[in-house]
Amino acid sequence: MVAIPFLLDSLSAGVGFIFYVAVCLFESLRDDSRVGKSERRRMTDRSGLKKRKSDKRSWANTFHLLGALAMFALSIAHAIVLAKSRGDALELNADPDVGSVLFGSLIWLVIFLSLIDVSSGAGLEQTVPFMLSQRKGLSEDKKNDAVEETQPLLAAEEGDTNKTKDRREEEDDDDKSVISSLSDDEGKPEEDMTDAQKEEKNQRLALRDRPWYQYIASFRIFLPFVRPRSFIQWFYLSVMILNTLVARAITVATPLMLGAVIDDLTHAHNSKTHEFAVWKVLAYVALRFASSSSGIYLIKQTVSYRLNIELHNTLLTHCYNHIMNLDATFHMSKSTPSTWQIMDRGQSVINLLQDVVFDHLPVVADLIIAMFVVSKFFGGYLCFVVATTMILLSWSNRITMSKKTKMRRYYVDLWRNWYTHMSESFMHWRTVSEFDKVSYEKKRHEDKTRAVTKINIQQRSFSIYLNAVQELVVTVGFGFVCVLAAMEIAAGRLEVGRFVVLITYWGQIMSPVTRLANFASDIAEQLVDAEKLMLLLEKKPKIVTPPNAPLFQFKGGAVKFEKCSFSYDGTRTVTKDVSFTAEPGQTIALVGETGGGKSTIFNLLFRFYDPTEGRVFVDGQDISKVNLDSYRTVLGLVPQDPVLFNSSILKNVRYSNLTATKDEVIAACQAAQFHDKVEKFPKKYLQKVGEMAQKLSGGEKQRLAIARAILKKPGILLLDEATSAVDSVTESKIQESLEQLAQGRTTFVIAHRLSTIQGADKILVIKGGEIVEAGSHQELLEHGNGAYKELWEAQLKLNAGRPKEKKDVKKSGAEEDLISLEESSSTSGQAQAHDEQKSDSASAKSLGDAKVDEAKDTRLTGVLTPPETREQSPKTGSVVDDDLQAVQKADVEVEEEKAQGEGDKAMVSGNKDDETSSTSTKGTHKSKDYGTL
Ligand SMILES: Nc1ncnc2c1ncn2[C@@H]1O[C@H](COP(=O)(O)OP(=O)(O)OP(=O)(O)O)[C@@H](O)[C@H]1O
Repeated sequence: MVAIPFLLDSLSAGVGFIFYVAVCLFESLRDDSRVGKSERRRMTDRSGLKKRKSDKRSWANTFHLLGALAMFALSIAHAIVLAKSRGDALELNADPDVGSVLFGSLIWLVIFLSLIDVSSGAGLEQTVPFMLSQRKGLSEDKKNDAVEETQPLLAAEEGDTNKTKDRREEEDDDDKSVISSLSDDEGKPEEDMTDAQKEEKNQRLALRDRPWYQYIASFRIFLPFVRPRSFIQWFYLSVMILNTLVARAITVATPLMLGAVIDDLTHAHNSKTHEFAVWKVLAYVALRFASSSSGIYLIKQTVSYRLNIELHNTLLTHCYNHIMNLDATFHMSKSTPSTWQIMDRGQSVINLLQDVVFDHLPVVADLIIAMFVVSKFFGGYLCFVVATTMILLSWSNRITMSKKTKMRRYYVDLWRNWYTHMSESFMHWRTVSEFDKVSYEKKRHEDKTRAVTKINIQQRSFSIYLNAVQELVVTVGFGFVCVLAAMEIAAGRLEVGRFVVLITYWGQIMSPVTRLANFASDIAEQLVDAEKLMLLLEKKPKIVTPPNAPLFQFKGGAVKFEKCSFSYDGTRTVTKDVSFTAEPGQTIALVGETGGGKSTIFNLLFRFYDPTEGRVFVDGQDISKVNLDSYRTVLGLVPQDPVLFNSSILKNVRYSNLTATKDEVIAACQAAQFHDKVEKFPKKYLQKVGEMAQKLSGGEKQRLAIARAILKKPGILLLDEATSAVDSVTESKIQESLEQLAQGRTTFVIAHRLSTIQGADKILVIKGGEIVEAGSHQELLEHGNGAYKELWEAQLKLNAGRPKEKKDVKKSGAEEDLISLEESSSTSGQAQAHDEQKSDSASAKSLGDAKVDEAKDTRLTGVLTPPETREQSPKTGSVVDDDLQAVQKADVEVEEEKAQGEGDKAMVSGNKDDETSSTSTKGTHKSKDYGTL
């Protein structure tokens, strides 16, 4: 009999340990990347809700699991046999030998539990082989990553026979592209991704692939935002810490005081005097009061709320500043609703850190204290039952964390999909309606809502069932504790009061443990929510002002591009070896095929991007080496499609110069031929422009943008099809203002209508990202290699052809003819031009259409004849100048005639000033004519 405990002792201690180490080593040597692989595979199952074949338990793992279970059983058996051999097995102050064997068995229990769910993340058991494999096989892992991650993350598992393959792929791609963590491209195959997207995806997956301790450590990026920064924040924090400490003391003291009261009352009841200590009862009541929500929790809640708001504000401000500092690559690739969501949801990290510090850690402290008290007052066996129950509950918490994290990720992705769809449908309601897709969008919304609801129900169900299991564990443990305590009291080894203390402690230990299960689920959710914000905050802007960079010194605006090449996505070179110079005050025009790279040159000049090769100098200073803000103040852009804030016209114009007075704003608007329009709005300059400036026509937006540029008085002016959306009459008026604005300023003009830039000092013809020709209008026509001439002739032919076609549909009236005139000279901004024309020519449409048509056709027929068929103008020596002047004259005369016919003075701006200005335009547009055809 003596040999049995010895045998069991040896087995459970020595042999067991050796067995465990051997299996660990064997596991790590046998498959050095087992954990890494299975983790990565699980990442591809983005929902985490389905088990894959690859996640099946290996035979070694099963062996390991059963081994740990056997060792646990062996240890328990050993303790029982040992206790029996030592006498009374139920004595609470257990034999130290029995105690050590009993508590030693808990190690095996922990190992066993950590092996039960192989897919619940790297636990103690998996961490050892994982770390070994990390050292050995980093390079191999990378290879595996590359292979495995090229697979789409949402592989279509169920075939839908009703859909064609293409259609299904399209729809899958749509969903995948929206369901993502940070970018819109998680679901794309890698070959379709840009370098930046690949990098971002890899970062995201790498984050999820980190072992839990590294994963948690990644959140340290948020630590600076939970650090108090002001006196008041320090004060709040101190109160919170003090409060937490006092709460712990109350938690320990309350059951002990209750026990003391009960013991006292029992004695009083049994004694003759029936005296008892009233202070003890009052002290117990005071402790209960202190721990209630009118006591210290009131202070805690009041202070924590304020601290929480302060920290939230700090983080929000930091996020805003960080996002605003990010470069164009980020802003061009992100959808705005998605960035909002990331910022909004990521704020939960503040709650997380506060919860952990002031709720979860104190709960753990409570547990440790309670364990200590239980073992002191009730002995080892009860402590063992409590410890076992806690281990089981902690294990269920770990499972909860793991499952909930996956569910939450999936939920967040689906929610994001739903949210993006909803906000886009609202924002693009007009497009949806124009294509009669309201019911289609409703159906999509319904599907997405259903998907979100489904995962929501799954999450809730999981929580409910898990709570039920936890309650069961707690109740079984409670049963053991009660029986053991009752036996001790019956044996006369314990006071009755101790039983009450035990029950109270049990509640006090277990309610935090069960609360920890909910915390685990909250933590999982908050971590997932904060993941994306963390990645966002880890992003570094690529376009930055170098440290100690000097301020930009403006010296006239000499611009030099030196062999600049650039690619947006790292794969397709958009600008190749571009070199040119612009002297101060010169006008440089960029013309060429659409998509050729003209706007990209503007982007490089603005330093939205840095060239991948080459450099840009302005006034002899490398723009990548000077202070960016000081440099951008000298640039003024009039974009093709200006973006306005949903604010008043006054504020929008003033945006370029915040210190400008209202008179200066009005003067700028007058110069941009916008003032008369504004005066017609009900609230004039205080009129709001609406979301995405929907209340303004394309032409009005452009005029507002011109007014902005005029108000800014930039050193270098960039005009990107600045007047493409305004009618000819207005354009001719704006031209004069632009001309004045361009005087003495280096001006860059992008134009599709070549006639608008014929007065430029230098014309750069861009093709496929390269400058294929450069020179003045005359030089290019007479001595160029043909690229410009080809463009010019093509436009003249187009101009000559269109009006004739339109003749056949003359019934559409003056409006159509005006539009056709615009279309003939512009391939872009057509829709906006249409809007503009529509509003400006509303009265023309109703009156005197036939007269106007006739007048216009007569003039155009003579004007738009190809150059080779006509004689050169003796005045200019250029066919093209004659064309231009004739076309412009035709336009202005048409408008004048139209105004006469209608008597509508508003349409042609009816006032004499305008007429004078348009007449003067005719004479002046030759030199710098980038606003007029
Ligand atoms: N943010 C971006 N990311 C990726 N590619 C871009 C981006 N902006 C433009 N491109 C691509 O770069 C090329 C050049 O575009 P760019 O806007 O410079 O042409 P463009 O000559 O100004 O055209 P257009 O005359 O039609 O305005 C195009 O093929 C376009 O698709």
